[in-house]
Amino acid sequence: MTKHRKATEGPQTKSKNPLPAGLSGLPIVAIVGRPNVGKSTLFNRLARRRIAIVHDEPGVTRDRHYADTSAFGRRYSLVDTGGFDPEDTDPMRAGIAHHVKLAIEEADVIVFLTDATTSLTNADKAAIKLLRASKKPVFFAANKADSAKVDADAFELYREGVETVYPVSSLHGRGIGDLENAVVNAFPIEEDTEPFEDEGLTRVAIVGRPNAGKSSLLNRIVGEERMLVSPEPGTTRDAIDALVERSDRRYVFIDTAGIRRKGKVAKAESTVEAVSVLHAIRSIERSQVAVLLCDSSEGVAEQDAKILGLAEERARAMVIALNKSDLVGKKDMDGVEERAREKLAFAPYAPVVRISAKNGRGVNELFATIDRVKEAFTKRVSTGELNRFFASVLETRPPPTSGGKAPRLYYITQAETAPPTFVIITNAPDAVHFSYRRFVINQLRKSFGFEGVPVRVFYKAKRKRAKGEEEARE
Ligand SMILES: Nc1nc2c(ncn2[C@@H]2O[C@H](COP(=O)(O)OP(=O)(O)OP(=O)(O)O)[C@@H](O)[C@H]2O)c(=O)[nH]1
Ligand SMILES: Nc1nc2c(ncn2[C@@H]2O[C@H](COP(=O)(O)OP(=O)(O)OP(=O)(O)O)[C@@H](O)[C@H]2O)c(=O)[nH]1
Repeated sequence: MTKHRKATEGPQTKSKNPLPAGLSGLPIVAIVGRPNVGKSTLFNRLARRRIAIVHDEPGVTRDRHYADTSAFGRRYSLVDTGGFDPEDTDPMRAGIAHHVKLAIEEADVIVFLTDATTSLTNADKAAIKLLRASKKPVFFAANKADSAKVDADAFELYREGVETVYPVSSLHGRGIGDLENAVVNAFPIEEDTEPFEDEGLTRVAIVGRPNAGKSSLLNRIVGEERMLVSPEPGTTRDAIDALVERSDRRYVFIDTAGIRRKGKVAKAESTVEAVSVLHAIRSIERSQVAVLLCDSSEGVAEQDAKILGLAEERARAMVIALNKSDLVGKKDMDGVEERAREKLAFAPYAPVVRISAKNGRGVNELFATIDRVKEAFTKRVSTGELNRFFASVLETRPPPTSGGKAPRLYYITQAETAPPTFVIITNAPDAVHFSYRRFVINQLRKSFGFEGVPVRVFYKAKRKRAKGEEEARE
């Protein structure tokens, strides 16, 4: 077990606000299938939630869904690649083959879903052929097998050469455990390696919407000849990372292949978006610093917020880079930045840098900013310093009473770095009001900085003394 993975096992696991998984990448599981076979229902079942709209009309899953979930103690990122758009008349894009290829390229494990209550279509058969030829682990699940009676129909898949069929009922949960078990057992073996052993190394993910300028920026930063590419050990993915040395510092730009791999898939709007989010998920997972690259000439949009949100959820250090500043006048850039701040208001602490991948302006500042947020990400505040700070916070604003009693806050420690995680010991964790929690985080930022970094504070009850134990001094 690595140091970072332990972050999920500490006192904070009991919190309603659990830490993300370890900083090494979560395996990605993609669900693929024709419209209406029940992909959303399966997604919700595996993600253990019920928020996606489930509908009888084919093609309802317009938006893609992403969720981190787990089964049998293994965590993974689940992706519903969505049905293909039946209204799309371009046979290349409308074909299921296209989505299947996408999943084969981007996911670690694929679940191909069919509807056991209807015969296999030609599209199903074409997809099965493709999937069987791929090297990725694929599980064939026949959905809507609500009872054993339907299983016989599910076995139609065997005629297509499928080795194992999982009859499942996403609606009722039948057969889901077997499927989950097979899926998590197909994950690459977790290597007991420390991804950030090299303290001097900064792992950076450049993420953003299609056309934001990610490959232009990489080419500027990396430069073909100085690029040392190495497949990351311990991943089965074809992730190619680029090692960059700059003013005595070393950076790894993560999964540059994912950015450079262009034109391989036909560019249906929805698919391009899916690729960008998939790429973002998998590279953020392996990063310390996520750089959200935005197109200033287009303005910051909902999709940018979604991508930055992925980094925020995973508690990575963040930088917002407004690219193509050369296309926008200085005065207009002020407006672009202002609107970016509004759209990305959930991360007001993330620094904004204006750059141009085309002419190189701002790239030095981008590096300086990456250095600063990385430092904040891994910063450790001494317990002495923390508690002097804490005493003054308590003095200026003690926690408000809740139900007639004020919770007592005893002391604070920094439990983890990367991301900075603090634990406050109290007699009544539940009595600490939300607004007070936010106040404490803001005060921590005020005193110690943490630019670009989500700060986590957990409230933990004082441990009850066992019989005969000396009263612990606090
Ligand atoms: N009987 C039965 N019905 C199911 C099951 N799973 C899904 N359904 C139904 O099948 C229909 C389609 O389910 P969805 O989950 O929306 O299908 P989808 O594949 O996401 O569809 P698109 O959004 O069109 O891509 C809904 O009416 C579901 O209630 C199941 O296990 N058994
Ligand atoms: N004027 C200007 N154009 C830029 C800049 N950065 C990128 N571009 C252009 O924007 C377009 C998209 O750039 P890419 O680097 O291919 O963008 P990307 O984010 O890698 O795109 P995807 O591969 O689709 O995700 C290209 O035509 C670039 O030449 C910039 O700073 N200024």
